[in-house]
Amino acid sequence: MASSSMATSISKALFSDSSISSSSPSTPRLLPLGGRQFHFNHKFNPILLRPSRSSDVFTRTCDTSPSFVAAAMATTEASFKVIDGKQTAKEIRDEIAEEISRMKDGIGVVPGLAVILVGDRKDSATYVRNKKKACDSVGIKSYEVRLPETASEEEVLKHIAGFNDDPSVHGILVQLPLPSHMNEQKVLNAVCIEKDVDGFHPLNIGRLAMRGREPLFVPCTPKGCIELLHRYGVPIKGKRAVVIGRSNIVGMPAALLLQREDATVSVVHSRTKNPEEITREADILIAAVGQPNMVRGSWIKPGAVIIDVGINPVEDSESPRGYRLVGDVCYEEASKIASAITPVPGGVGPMTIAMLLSNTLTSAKRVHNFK
Ligand SMILES: NC(=O)C1=CN([C@@H]2O[C@H](COP(=O)(O)OP(=O)(O)OC[C@H]3O[C@@H](n4cnc5c(N)ncnc54)[C@H](OP(=O)(O)O)[C@@H]3O)[C@@H](O)[C@H]2O)C=CC1
Ligand SMILES: Nc1nc(=O)c2c([nH]1)NC[C@@H]1CN(c3ccc(C(=O)N[C@@H](CCC(=O)O)C(=O)O)cc3)C=[N+]21
Repeated sequence: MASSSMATSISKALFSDSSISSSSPSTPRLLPLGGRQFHFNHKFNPILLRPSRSSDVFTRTCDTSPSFVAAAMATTEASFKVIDGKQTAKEIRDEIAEEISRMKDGIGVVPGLAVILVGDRKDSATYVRNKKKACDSVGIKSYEVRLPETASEEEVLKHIAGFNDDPSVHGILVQLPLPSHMNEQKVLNAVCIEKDVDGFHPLNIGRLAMRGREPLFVPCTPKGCIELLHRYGVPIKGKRAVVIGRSNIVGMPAALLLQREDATVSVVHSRTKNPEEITREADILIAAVGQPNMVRGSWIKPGAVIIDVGINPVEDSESPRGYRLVGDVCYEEASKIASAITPVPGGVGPMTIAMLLSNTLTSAKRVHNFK
């Protein structure tokens, strides 16, 4: 943070109990607007993540085409900004660590997060490891349950019930996807809503969708996307926003959040006709599809702000592991047309984890009535 007084005011805004903003003018915002403006960071250091199966590795690339280059003249390299999720997430973790030590000193309580991992998907194991590391870095106590792929649904439900009853656990996360023999809905419904730090419980999602209602938690990835827009001073009110993807965990809640911020929102999905045309209307684009480099330069309105949620492994013989991660947006093309974009990796991913820590802290503060 630039100064400790700024840090204090931001933590107050970030950790206030109204954890989401709404269209009501009297409701506090999730985040301060216009705090820090755009970054100029072209020295991004990519991090590799091993995919779970080699069949998960895509081969699609996006080479710059001549027709696109003409359109690219609208935005010069110099005016393009990288929205640095890795750095922003670090700043948020510092703010969270400060709040946690204030709470520990004040009432002797340390927030606790329980993570349940079923099966041996390598990517899930990596995310869970990263979550644990992040918890350690801010002073959240983490509890972990690892079950084999063959575990029964009852076993998972039993662990959830145990964590629901454990007062030292303030947040419960069941890593998705679950093995196919489990009923995901039933498992997610079992997490008590006061500990639903993923924000996946239908009650929390339902409240997110309703005007004048407040969820206890907002799903971490969409919350991280909006947080980035706020922290980079991107105005949302009255803007045209397009979300590509409508999944329960990213696309749908992202569209709801943008709407609560008074954007005019369109949702593009696999049955949408003319996705390119609709996407080109976006002042703000959130892409959460799972298709490497699907959004090309020609899909982008000059000057648009792009949040790329996609994390897709693609073959890359030059990288030591034979693949690298790319987003749903062709970064190279977008960087010549958009005004700002999140990189992959180092964009939304680290923000997802930072928001999980934030939700866990909010939960502990709420249950102990700690202001
Ligand atoms: N950075 C982070 O923290 C996170 C990143 N991710 C990444 O985000 C991406 C999306 O994840 P998730 O939402 O879980 O994925 P899902 O597969 O659950 O959803 C994908 C969505 O994209 C839509 N879609 C698929 N193909 C097309 C297409 N060709 N054109 C238009 N829409 C399409 C689908 O439409 P339909 O509904 O019609 O099927 C669906 O709504 C993935 O790459 C994932 O790895 C996910 C979570 C967190
Ligand atoms: N219950 C549940 N909640 C989730 O939030 C959830 C989930 N299940 N299942 C899987 C998806 C995916 N997800 C990511 C989190 C962090 C990165 C992340 O940190 N990515 C790094 C790269 C990898 C790394 O640095 O390790 C980056 O983009 O820079 C990515 C993806 C959360 N998800």
